Amino acid sequence: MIDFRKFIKSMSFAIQGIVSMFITENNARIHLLATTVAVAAGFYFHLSSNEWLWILLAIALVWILEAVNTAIESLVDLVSPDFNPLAGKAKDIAAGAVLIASIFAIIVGIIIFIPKLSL
Ligand SMILES: Nc1ncnc2c1ncn2[C@@H]1O[C@H](COP(=O)(O)OP(=O)(O)OP(=O)(O)O)[C@@H](O)[C@H]1O
Repeated sequence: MIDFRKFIKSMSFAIQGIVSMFITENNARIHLLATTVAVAAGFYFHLSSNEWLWILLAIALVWILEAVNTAIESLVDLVSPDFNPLAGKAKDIAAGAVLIASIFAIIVGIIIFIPKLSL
């Protein structure tokens, strides 16, 4: 049987996780600023449906990987509070995933917005 109360409780924990990410992570706040600018520019330039899909894909990828990166950082700090090269490697690779998504988002933004600026 489906337990909707349990589902709503899980959603509320997930939202708490996202809120705590904004409070503790400077990078998440930078992503929020970039998202706000991209969405505002999207409305200003009246993007097509296809253009919106690319922008939303880029935003979602960055957010998803930032959330996973933040979770990995917390777990690493929990299991390895002392210096350990493996802990550093885990954090650096997780941060690398965010960087890859961010570069993808910047390229999408350039491809979509630069031609509109020069018109
Ligand atoms: N326990 C550890 N052992 C070895 N190296 C670590 C450890 N913790 C952090 N580091 C190294 O220091 C870097 C910065 O760690 P930190 O925990 O500040 O992560 P961050 O990515 O800068 O996170 P934040 O977004 O919280 O600033 C890591 O990317 C990693 O290279």
